[in-house]
Amino acid sequence: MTALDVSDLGYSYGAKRALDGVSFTLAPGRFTALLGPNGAGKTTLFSLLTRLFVTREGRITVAGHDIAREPRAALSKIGVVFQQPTLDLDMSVAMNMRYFAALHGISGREARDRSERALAQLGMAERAKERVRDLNGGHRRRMEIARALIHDPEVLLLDEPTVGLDFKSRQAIVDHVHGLAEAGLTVLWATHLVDEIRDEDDVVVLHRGRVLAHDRAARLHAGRPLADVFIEMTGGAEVAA
Ligand SMILES: Nc1ncnc2c1ncn2[C@@H]1O[C@H](COP(=O)(O)OP(=O)(O)OP(=O)(O)O)[C@@H](O)[C@H]1O
Repeated sequence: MTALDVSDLGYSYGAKRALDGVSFTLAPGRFTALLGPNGAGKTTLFSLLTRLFVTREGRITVAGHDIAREPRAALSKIGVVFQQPTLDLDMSVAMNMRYFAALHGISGREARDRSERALAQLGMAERAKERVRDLNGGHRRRMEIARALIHDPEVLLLDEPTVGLDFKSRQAIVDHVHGLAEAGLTVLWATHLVDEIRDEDDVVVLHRGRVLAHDRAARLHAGRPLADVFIEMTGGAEVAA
């Protein structure tokens, strides 16, 4: 079974066509970068994948569940980290985790165990008692990723999760999330930064609402700088190295 299947998806904001005939399939346990310059349609796609938006054009299936026909079952298999942080700064890390667990109907000992496990996966176990306000930007993001894992999803969606972070914090997050994929999680990582992509990753190139390519990164760049290949593909649209 595929982890995520997107088939012929379309979406418009009034006359503005944001997504057009978008199709791709993610196999379980793969790290896939959704690479596109600003305005490519990444956030619109994430809004459809998380059912913030609905569309009549096309189909989304998560772990075999059609998101339009079985939204609860499909969404229970998805963990999501949005571009804008959504943490309560005055609660501790552990309280944030438990609050989020409660939203998924998980409480008591199970919530505590899951919280500890998820924080450990992101190298955040020793920060459980700290107030989120006292964490640096990188640790806040890692906490949000841990929080997205609390209900044990099969697919993790991250929309430009390293925006605004320094290089070291970005690298730590990129490493942790690759580790999650190696442990079996299916990851879709939206970015416009090619240095976050490894040769063994899959890449979906999105530009002006259309998929231009879907392949292993090493095959796409064929030994050339990845940034050059994307600039060529997107006709000079800006892609950061
Ligand atoms: N609410 C809206 N109304 C009209 N057009 C919109 C709206 N939101 C997005 N768009 C347009 O739809 C297209 C896709 O936008 P989207 O935000 O999905 O791209 P993106 O790849 O996430 O870009 P970014 O990296 O800048 O967030 C863009 O041309 C954008 O201007």
